[in-house]
Amino acid sequence: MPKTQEFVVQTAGEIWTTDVVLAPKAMAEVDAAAIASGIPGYDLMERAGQAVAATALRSFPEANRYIVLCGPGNNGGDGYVAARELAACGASAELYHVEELDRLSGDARTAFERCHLPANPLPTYQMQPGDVIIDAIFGAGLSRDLPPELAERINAITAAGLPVLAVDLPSGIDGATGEMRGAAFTASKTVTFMAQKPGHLLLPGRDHCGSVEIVDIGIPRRMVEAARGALKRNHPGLWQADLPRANLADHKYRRGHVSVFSGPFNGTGACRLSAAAAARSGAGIVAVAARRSAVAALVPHLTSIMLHSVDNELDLAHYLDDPRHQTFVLGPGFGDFAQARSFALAIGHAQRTLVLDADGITAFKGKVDELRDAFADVTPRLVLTPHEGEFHRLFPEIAAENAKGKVEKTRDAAGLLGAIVVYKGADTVIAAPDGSAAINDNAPPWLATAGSGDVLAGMIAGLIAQRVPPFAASCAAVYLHGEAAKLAGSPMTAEDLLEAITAAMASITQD
Ligand SMILES: NC(=O)C1=CN([C@@H]2O[C@H](COP(=O)(O)OP(=O)(O)OC[C@H]3O[C@@H](n4cnc5c(N)ncnc54)[C@H](O)[C@@H]3O)[C@@H](O)[C@H]2O)[C@@H](O)CC1
Ligand SMILES: [K+]
Repeated sequence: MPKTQEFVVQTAGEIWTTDVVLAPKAMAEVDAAAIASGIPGYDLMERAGQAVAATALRSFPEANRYIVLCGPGNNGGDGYVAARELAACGASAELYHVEELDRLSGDARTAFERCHLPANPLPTYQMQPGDVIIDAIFGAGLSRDLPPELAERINAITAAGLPVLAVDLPSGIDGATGEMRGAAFTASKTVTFMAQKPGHLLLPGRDHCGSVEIVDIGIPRRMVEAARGALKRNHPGLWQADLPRANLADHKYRRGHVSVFSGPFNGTGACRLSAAAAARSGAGIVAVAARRSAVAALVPHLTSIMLHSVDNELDLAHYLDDPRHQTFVLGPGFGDFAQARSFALAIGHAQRTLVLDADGITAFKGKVDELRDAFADVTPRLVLTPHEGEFHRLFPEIAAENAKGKVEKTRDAAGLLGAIVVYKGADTVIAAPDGSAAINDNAPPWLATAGSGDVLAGMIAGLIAQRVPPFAASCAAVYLHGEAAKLAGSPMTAEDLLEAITAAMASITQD
């Protein structure tokens, strides 16, 4: 089950914004730029290793022995510094290396030479209760699957239940994608440097990190900021200023109009969840557009939400004649794929905005080009909210690119379609055609419940109707959806989630 992470920035007591996410390649470029500016690389390693030792002493004071496992690169170098510091503090620290020591070079060799503790080959390590593992085997430089004997060793330590403090990343987790390369430690805590990496936020990596501490090791922050790029951790600072403010002069049409298409007579629940979510997100008017056969099923269940009969393409054309009808949700429980396609394309050709979910996504299997052409525009007017199965169905080639992680895949899909893509999951990624992307990490496990996707689609539309730009609206809705689930608690139904939207929004907009 995904654990909730806590992020702590340690920097001489100063709190730094924590939304910078750098892929390992970008981080290596920042390291190189810092070194080129005159900061010795070894000084960075010293501060990294010292921070690891300090966290080990603070977080695992009960340890009988700190067992420091060192790899052949700079991650191992951090481990040698940490072991030396722990020993200098009077703690019991033992060193084990995974590769021949003569492979060590550069700063890592210097760190090894300055650490006068004996280093033994990893296979000689005998586990004992009271051991705390400091994992400095691989960090950002992991480039392939772990060798089988190392994978076995990691699995044995995991099975023994010894606590693990990971340096930079748990060894075996790919920092760029969050994927596991053969095996990986499951850490109670991870100490990383200057910025989070995608692997701390994306699954399964996130579940292997425990709580993450981000340590300032003396690289000028302006260099980190300059490398920040278009990938962020999703948090209110990204979109809070875009959220609508309550305005006494507002009337209902100024707060926007959302139309949600209903499914057939026996499938109206999903559209009602979306419609209610749009209303709770602040849309001024919300309507359900239903086929004639479903109207009777909807009448007893709608109060403040309006009901229109839209049976076919001609009805929809009339409906689109009203310029107030600007924002649409299509897909939840919709059923009829052919009609889903023709309705979605008509909305696109009429220059309206659409949140396409569930059946609406599946309906375009093999027909992505039609969707892209209908919504082609300078600013995106289409938001797609696929879960993993729907993503594979619509973008089979992108999904099959195993070397790419969820962020790249979502970005590729957004670029291909010219749309905002919200690739759902416990690690939802939101991406825009211009490359902007955010990784969301606040969803509690119980959010994976029936109807929760319908609620999200409605929330996105509700915010877009209030003129929140689609990328910001999608990031905000995904985050608020997670916050609402946390407020609703577990067990939770989609109705409970709806109820909690108001409080979730209030917690963000009150200041
Ligand atoms: N100046 C810097 O660049 C700094 C780097 N730091 C540390 O350095 C780390 C990155 O160092 P490196 O780039 O040397 O990378 P790593 O130390 O993560 O690993 C690279 C080494 O592991 C080998 N390797 C990769 N995957 C393997 C696999 N599956 N099986 C066996 N061997 C494998 C590579 O051939 C290479 O020798 C960071 O994670 C961080 O801990 C910190 O010391 C701060 C400063
Ligand atoms: K590590």
